[in-house]
Amino acid sequence: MIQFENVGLRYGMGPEVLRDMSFDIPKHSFQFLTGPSGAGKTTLLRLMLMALTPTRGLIRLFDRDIAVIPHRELPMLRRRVGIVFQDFRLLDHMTTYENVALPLRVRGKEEVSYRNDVIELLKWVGLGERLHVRPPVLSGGEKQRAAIARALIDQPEVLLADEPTGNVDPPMARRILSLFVELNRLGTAVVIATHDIALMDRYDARRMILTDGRLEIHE
Ligand SMILES: Nc1ncnc2c1ncn2[C@@H]1O[C@H](COP(=O)(O)OP(=O)(O)OP(=O)(O)O)[C@@H](O)[C@H]1O
Repeated sequence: MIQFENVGLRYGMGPEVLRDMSFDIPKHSFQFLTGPSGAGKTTLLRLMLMALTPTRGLIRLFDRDIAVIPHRELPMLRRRVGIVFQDFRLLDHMTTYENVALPLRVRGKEEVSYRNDVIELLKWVGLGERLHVRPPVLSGGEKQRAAIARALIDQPEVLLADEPTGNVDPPMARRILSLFVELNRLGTAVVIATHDIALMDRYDARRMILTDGRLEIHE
């Protein structure tokens, strides 16, 4: 689903932040991406999302070499990837409901076709009472759950989540994780970047560990 072959990345003229990355994110798989702060987790997720171009090596997304994908096809491919950003990136002038519905609206879907799905999903992440408020009045954990709902609403084939439990207490972190596990059971491949060792220890999942720009994988 996502393949890296000898990928390296440097920002500008700086040192190589990631070196010799070779790995595969298989269909339906579930993995944690971990490593110390500054190890390159966000950078690696941005490469997977095609938000960054590698300095060297080959990246394939859905069996396509990303270096030669025509520009006009990028939005369609990106739509198959759900992403939860570390800083949420919700739109402050829209309600929670509108933020989550946005990917579907952008695709030209009629509201009657998705209204119930959006409400159901928001209830599922515990935001059933917060549908009509705007992000500035949501707590950090609520924003995080709204961002997760937005990433899930279009049923992505792969979900990339950057510290999705960074702003919530341990019970909510476990709830969010069980949401990802359920999503994975339904077929979505999941990659979760996290520092939270206690949370990872609760799951017998693959671990991708970044240290000093190199990757080690524990199956
Ligand atoms: N836009 C940028 N320009 C230059 N250097 C950058 C840029 N973004 C990240 N870096 C550097 O790349 C390295 C990896 O950063 P990255 O944010 O990917 O790490 P991380 O593992 O996600 O960290 P954290 O756990 O703190 O979020 C760091 O040394 C960082 O300073």
